[in-house]
Amino acid sequence: MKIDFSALEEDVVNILENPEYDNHPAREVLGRLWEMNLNQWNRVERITRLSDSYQDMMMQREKSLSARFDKHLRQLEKITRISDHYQRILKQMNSELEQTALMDPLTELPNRRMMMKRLSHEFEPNSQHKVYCVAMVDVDHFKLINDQHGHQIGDDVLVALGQLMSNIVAEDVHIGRWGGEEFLVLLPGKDQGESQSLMEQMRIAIEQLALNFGDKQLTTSVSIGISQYRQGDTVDSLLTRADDALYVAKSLGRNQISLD
Ligand SMILES: Nc1nc2c(ncn2[C@@H]2O[C@H](COP(=O)(O)OP(=O)(O)OP(=O)(O)O)[C@@H](O)[C@H]2O)c(=O)[nH]1
Repeated sequence: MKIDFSALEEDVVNILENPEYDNHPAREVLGRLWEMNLNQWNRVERITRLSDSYQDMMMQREKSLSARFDKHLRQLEKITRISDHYQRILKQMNSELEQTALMDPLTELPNRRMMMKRLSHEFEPNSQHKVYCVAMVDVDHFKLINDQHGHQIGDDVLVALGQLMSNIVAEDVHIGRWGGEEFLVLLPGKDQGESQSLMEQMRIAIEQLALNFGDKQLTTSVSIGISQYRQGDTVDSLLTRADDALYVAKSLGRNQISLD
């Protein structure tokens, strides 16, 4: 059965306030029960208030914790984005730096370091080429070009020769600037005969090249020393023999090829 507490309370209050029951023996007991009931309700209310404010406090705490967590998450995302961005820039700068370190800035050909790397690679045990030649190309009387026409024109001649040589060779032949007025040509898979005919083609093209600088026109030539890989060769010994052959070509009158 459902108890109607409001009606019950109203009944009790009516009895307690009615002077008719003032001397009734049950009135005092009812009065004390009523007092106890009120105290109980006060306690329940206090506990409820406490519990409500505790819940509020916990919710506030949760809210502020979650706001702080979100803020930290956003900061972390921002830092990650910045770090990713810097890593990309750093990677790009590294690869540009690597490129620069391996390229000759004047002719934009591979530099000596890069050519040494490529040549050393051919000396590794897993290299596929059974035959291999290198050619050392040196511009004849280059000092005279500098002396007569100036250093800038000397530079332009080196650039033009580098371009001409690169245009003549196929992709598997590598041309690099060895230093000063010297170029190195790596001829993988080519024997001395094949290398000689390719380098002869190059020598003739250079000899026939008319270089125009304003009203000045000049021609030049190159001397070339070729060496072919021999059993037991090292990078150094192969290059030294190409250098020796170049020296012979120079001493025989320049603008020619010598083999070793
Ligand atoms: N313009 C210019 N000149 C350079 C560069 N590198 C080296 N040289 C010059 O190249 C010249 C080389 O002179 P030499 O070694 O006497 O050679 P050469 O005059 O070609 O004589 P042979 O090789 O014997 O025919 C020097 O005058 C160097 O200053 C460069 O990057 N630019």
